[in-house]
Order: sequence, then C-alpha cells, then structure tokens
Amino acid sequence: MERLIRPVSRQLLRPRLRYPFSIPPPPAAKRLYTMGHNKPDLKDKSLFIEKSYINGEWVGAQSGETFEVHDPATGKLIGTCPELNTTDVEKAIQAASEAFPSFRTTLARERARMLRRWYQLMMDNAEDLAKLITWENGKPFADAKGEVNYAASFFEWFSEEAPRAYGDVIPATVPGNRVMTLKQPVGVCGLITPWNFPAAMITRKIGPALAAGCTVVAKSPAETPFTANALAELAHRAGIPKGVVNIVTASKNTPAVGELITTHPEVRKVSFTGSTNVGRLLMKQASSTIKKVSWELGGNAPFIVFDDVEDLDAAVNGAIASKFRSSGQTCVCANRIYVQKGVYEEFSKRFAAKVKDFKLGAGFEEGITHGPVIHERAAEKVHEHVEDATSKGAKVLIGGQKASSLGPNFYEPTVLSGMSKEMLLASEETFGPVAGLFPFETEKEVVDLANKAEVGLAGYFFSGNVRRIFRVAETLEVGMVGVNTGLISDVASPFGGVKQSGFGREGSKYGIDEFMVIKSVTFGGMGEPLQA
Ligand SMILES: NC(=O)c1ccc[n+]([C@@H]2O[C@H](COP(=O)([O-])OP(=O)(O)OC[C@H]3O[C@@H](n4cnc5c(N)ncnc54)[C@H](O)[C@@H]3O)[C@@H](O)[C@H]2O)c1
Ligand SMILES: O=CCCC(=O)O
Repeated sequence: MERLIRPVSRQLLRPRLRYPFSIPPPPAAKRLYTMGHNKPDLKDKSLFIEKSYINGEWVGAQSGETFEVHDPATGKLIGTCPELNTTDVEKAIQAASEAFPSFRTTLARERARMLRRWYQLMMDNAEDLAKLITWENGKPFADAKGEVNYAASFFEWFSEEAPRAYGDVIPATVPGNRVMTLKQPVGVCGLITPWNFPAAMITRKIGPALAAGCTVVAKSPAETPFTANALAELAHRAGIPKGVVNIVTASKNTPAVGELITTHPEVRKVSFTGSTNVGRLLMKQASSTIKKVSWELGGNAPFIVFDDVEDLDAAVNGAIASKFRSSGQTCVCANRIYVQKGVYEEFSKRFAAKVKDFKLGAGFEEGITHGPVIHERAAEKVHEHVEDATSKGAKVLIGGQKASSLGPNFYEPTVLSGMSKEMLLASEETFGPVAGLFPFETEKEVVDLANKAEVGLAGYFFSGNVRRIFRVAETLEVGMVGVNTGLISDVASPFGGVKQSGFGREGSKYGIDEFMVIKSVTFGGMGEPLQA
C-alpha cells in the first residue's frame, strides 16, 4: 500500500503576491518532512493505519469501500479509510456489548493502570502523533505537539479518578432503613467527535468512559481518522482488552452510522462534540431509546475588554490566543471581541500589529504560526462573514481575503473594526481566523449583548476591578469564564456549555460522572439496639 511520491505542490512554490503577512518562502524554508511524500513520515510507521479497529482487530469495510483523506495544506492525498456501513458498525457495538460485563468488573485500579500505560505510550509517541495531527488537520506542528500533551492529560487525569468513584452512605428518613449509593458504569458508549482536535476530543471522552468501566464505540471524524487510529493502536499496546475500545470510520455513511449509534438499544450513552445543528438531530435520535447523553456543541464566545483593564498588552495577548488558536477553529475561540470606548483605539492598534506578525503556511513549515482552515467550505464561510461585515460598515484593519497563493484552504488572519450587532459575525460562530472588534460604552450594554447569543460555551473578560469581576463572571450566560486570560482549557477545569452549547461536563472531577449511573441501595430492618 505504498503511496506514490509526488512532487511538491505547485501552489506552495508559487511566489507570493501582495500578501500582508510574513510568510517564509517555501523553497528556502527548512521543512520538517519531505515534501512530495503523501504518507506520513513517522518514526514508528506502524502508527499509520488505513483501517477501522473493531474487537481488537484492524478491519476494512465489508463492502470494500474506502474514503480519501487529504492534507488541508496541500490538498494531497494522505491515505484512505474504510467506509463502514451500519452492518459493520453493528459488529463494533456487539463487540463493545460483549466486552462490557467483564470490563465493568475489572478493579478500578487495574483500569487506572491501563489508562496510565496508554498515557505513557502517547507521550512516548508524541512526535508521531503530532505529525499525524498536522498532516490531517493542518494546525502548526508546535500546536499539534501541544494537542498531544493536552489529549494525553485526559488519560493521566482519569487514571487517577478511576479508583475514586466513591458512592455515599446517606442518613435515611425512614426508621430502620439504611441508604447507600453505588456509582456504576452506564454501559456501552457511543462517542462522536469533530476534526478540530483529532486527539483531544476523543481522549476527553474515552478517558472517563474507561475509568468508569464502560466500553466504547468511537466514530472518528472523516477529516482526521488517522490520529484516532494511532490512538487505537496504542490502546492495543497498552493491553486494553479487545472490544473495550472500537474506532469506526466513515465519511458519506456518517449520518446512517450516527443514527445507528444514537438509536441502538445496546448503546446506553452517547457523548457528542460538534455543531449545535448536528447535536439537535442526534438528540432527537437518542430520545427514541432515552439514552444518557452529553452534548458539547458550538460556541460564539464574547471577549470583553473593560476600560479598567490593568494591562492592555495582556488583554491583547489574551484576545490573540483565544481568537486565533487553531486558526479560529476551536469551540471556545473568541468570536465577538467587545472593547470599551476608552481603550478601543489603542487596543485595535496593538491587536492588529500582533496579527501582522503571524506567519501563515503549511503546518510543517518552520516558523509557521497559523495553518489553513480545514476545507474550502470553511474558508468560504469565513469570507462570507467578512463580506457581510464590510458591506454593513466594518473596516478591514488587516487581512480580509482568501490567501489563495498558498492554497484554497488558507484565509488571511483578519481584523475588522467598527463591528455592530447587525452583522452575521455577531450572532454566528465563524470558526475561522477573523477577529471582529465591537466598541461598547457600559457594562450593562456589553453583558446584554454577550448574553443575546442562543449558545453559551465560553466567555472572557479583562478588568482590574474585583467587584466587576464577580458581577460579570456571575452574570455571563456561559459554561466557562476566563477572567484576565484568553486560555481556559485545562484537564482540571470542567469543560462544557449552557443554552444551545449543550450540557454535561468533560475533564475535571465531574467528567467521570457522565459515564456512570448512581444506584441507591436501601437496607430495611436495620437499626436495632445492640444485642445484650
Ligand atoms: N463544545 C465543545 O466542546 C466543542 C468542541 C469542538 C468543536 N465544537 C463544535 O463543533 C463544530 C465544528 O465541528 P464540525 O464542523 O465538524 O461539526 P459537525 O457537527 O458538522 O461534526 C461533528 C462530528 O459529527 C459528525 N457528524 C456530522 N453529522 C452527523 C450525523 N448526522 N450523525 C453522526 N455524526 C455526524 C461529523 O462527522 C463529525 O465527526 C463547531 O460548531 C464547534 O464549536 C464544540
Ligand atoms: O474546540 C473545542 C475544544 C477546545 C479545547 O478543549 O480547548
């Protein structure tokens, strides 16, 4: 199955014209991989797997069908994966179902050791995992390495939580009764995740599921299946029993596979991360068998800078980090940046100056700070938001165009000023590298604007006034607040939203509860006096 070695993409070699950002010219740049190779150049080549993982074995689709996966930076083919249909995925559900009775009775300590081994294998293979992430997702290699650490932290964390799933002993109100609770694994879990964090979105679900004693069928994203497959291979090496972790792949069959997972009676829990629209559909489907569900859906994060900010540069850096992480493709990215009138001009100037220093390009190029968006559709949506804003009076401080000289999936990091609430970007998640700066006058006005969104995942603000900090943090209608910081993601912190951003919490001490059910056990006829 050796892949053809193709010459470097012409697009990447083309000289750059009138591009406002600093891009090292590709031919001279030191590359971290050999251009022309489509197949990931890994230290451990056996981590690149073009199959699905069911019941401890690498399998293809019964139909023999496959789908292609392309590098978003170059458009080149990386490889293919099985286009599983519902008959194939049924086998994965059966495998998980058969593995459950014995896995649920393993000692929590033993599950902790498995997760710890899996964590260690991720760390030992971090470089290869990061290469796969950059290859199929496009994010800069340094960011991909950061994602591997973040992703592995969920295995480390939940290896520590597994032995601590304590129940309670509860004083009963009925004389002679004693009540205690057991926390038990919910059963087979269906996990569906997006491409923006090919490793972390999966480990954030599998870690707590296994810690709880559940078995899983994870549908990997069609854009980024190879990272998930490498994780499955490491699960195999970590000694995770067959059938406990199953990774299924599909592209065009995704809706049918999704329907099977969300309606199958053997699947007791579905945990989904993705857009609010798909979440809505899956929730409807999951209602047919009343599954336990957790939904991590879309965001539209407000990022507020008040006049009383103590350090304007810190606010600029926070906004940059929050807005442009993964080229704006995270659910917690700042989408609406509200800046109070007293600091608006200065903030805008410093913010645009920072964006000017970005280096846009393919994720393996050295010195690159920002990569492509995932596909052309995403670049189109970004452009639609920019055109809508400018047609309604916004001014482009920097960027504002597709960076077509680099390829169809590149969009110039863009800063727009003079934004207003009528613009699309005010009400819709852009999921791309566009920062819209909205001026505001009062605290009440900005909190009302921030809370107008139908979704409520993350919100951020910078202020030096402790009373305001409590007031605003308590009033923002979001699941996560960053105060004087633009980065809130941490395995220790509960991750999740309110309103149409979903429900349930991942990571933290709460994450494992999503995969457990509480059983109460009442003992009658107790409480007699001591026998003489
Ligand atoms: N809240 C969070 O933790 C979080 C994290 C990451 C991304 N997101 C959100 O995800 C969105 C971006 O990801 P996307 O564009 O891939 O979202 P998406 O909803 O289109 O897809 C998410 C996943 O669901 C799958 N999917 C799509 N339709 C399906 C169906 N009918 N049945 C089963 N599976 C289906 C996709 O293949 C993908 O793997 C953004 O809205 C972002 O905010 C949320
Ligand atoms: O995109 C959403 C997840 C991002 C994160 O966990 O920080």
